[in-house]
Amino acid sequence: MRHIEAQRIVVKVGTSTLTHLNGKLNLQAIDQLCYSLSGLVNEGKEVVLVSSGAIGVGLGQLGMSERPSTIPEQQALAAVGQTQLMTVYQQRFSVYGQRIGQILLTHDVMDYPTSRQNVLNTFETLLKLKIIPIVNENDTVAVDELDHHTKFGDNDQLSALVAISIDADLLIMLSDINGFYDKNPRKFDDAKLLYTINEINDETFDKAGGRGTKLGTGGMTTKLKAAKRMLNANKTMILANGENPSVIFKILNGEQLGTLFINKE
Ligand SMILES: Nc1ncnc2c1ncn2[C@@H]1O[C@H](COP(=O)(O)OP(=O)(O)O)[C@@H](O)[C@H]1O
Ligand SMILES: N[C@@H](CCC(=O)OP(=O)(O)O)C(=O)O
Repeated sequence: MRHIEAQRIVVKVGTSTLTHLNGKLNLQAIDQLCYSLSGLVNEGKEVVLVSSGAIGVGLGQLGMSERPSTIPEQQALAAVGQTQLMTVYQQRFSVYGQRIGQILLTHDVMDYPTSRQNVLNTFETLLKLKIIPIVNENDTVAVDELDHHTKFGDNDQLSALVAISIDADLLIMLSDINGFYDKNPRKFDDAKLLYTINEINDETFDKAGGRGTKLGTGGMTTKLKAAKRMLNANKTMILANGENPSVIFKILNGEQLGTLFINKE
């Protein structure tokens, strides 16, 4: 058993958890996620959800099977998908009597002290009101140009940044895989799950491969970058399979699931 004491928790879900391979919403996973997070709030915990899926859901909405190559097309898809995603969250959370609020972020907002403080004030106020903030990158405005970097690039690192900024006790990252393996398990049958990681160095990054599905973005590399940020801030992260998001209860009950990233005492 692992002892995990966490009052303020950030949960990150990837596109691969929220959508089926055919582009349709994975309603079972979304429902279980909403049920689990509402349950945690009822237990008195403070919960923030970082949810990907805008582009993936937009693709499904418009009946497209491939992510388009141009930025404006991707941004248009995100605009469509984000509203659909929030509509579904609103519906499912309301079944459990849980209120939600949307926070869309860009890098510059978190870099600039005044806007950063405004965002943090919003988080604190929502959490005090027992509302779950649902965070995504503001994909329709985020760009990555020579002199204008507003993009986080991936929600794995965004979730770590949020967890650190609001001083969360734990980041639970839900993906389409049981945790971090010593090599990419989609390629190697003998890959072994690593239960605990205390340090992330070049050797650790060498074990990480790319994304699993065509809708995921960063693969294991961005999850390790997120974990490294967390360890540098002396914070804890767990990477686990989000196939059944109620796994969150098991994790918090101390069951040894997924990979725990934690600094040595
Ligand atoms: N060492 C590794 N351990 C686990 N998964 C790995 C590893 N290397 C590469 N991967 C891939 O990373 C994928 C998860 O990342 P990604 O597809 O971006 O998911 P998400 O949508 O949840 O962010 C896994 O499905 C797997 O194919
Ligand atoms: N902001 C993007 C998410 C990008 C992203 O990091 O996706 P994922 O690898 O599925 O967590 C979207 O909502 O589509």
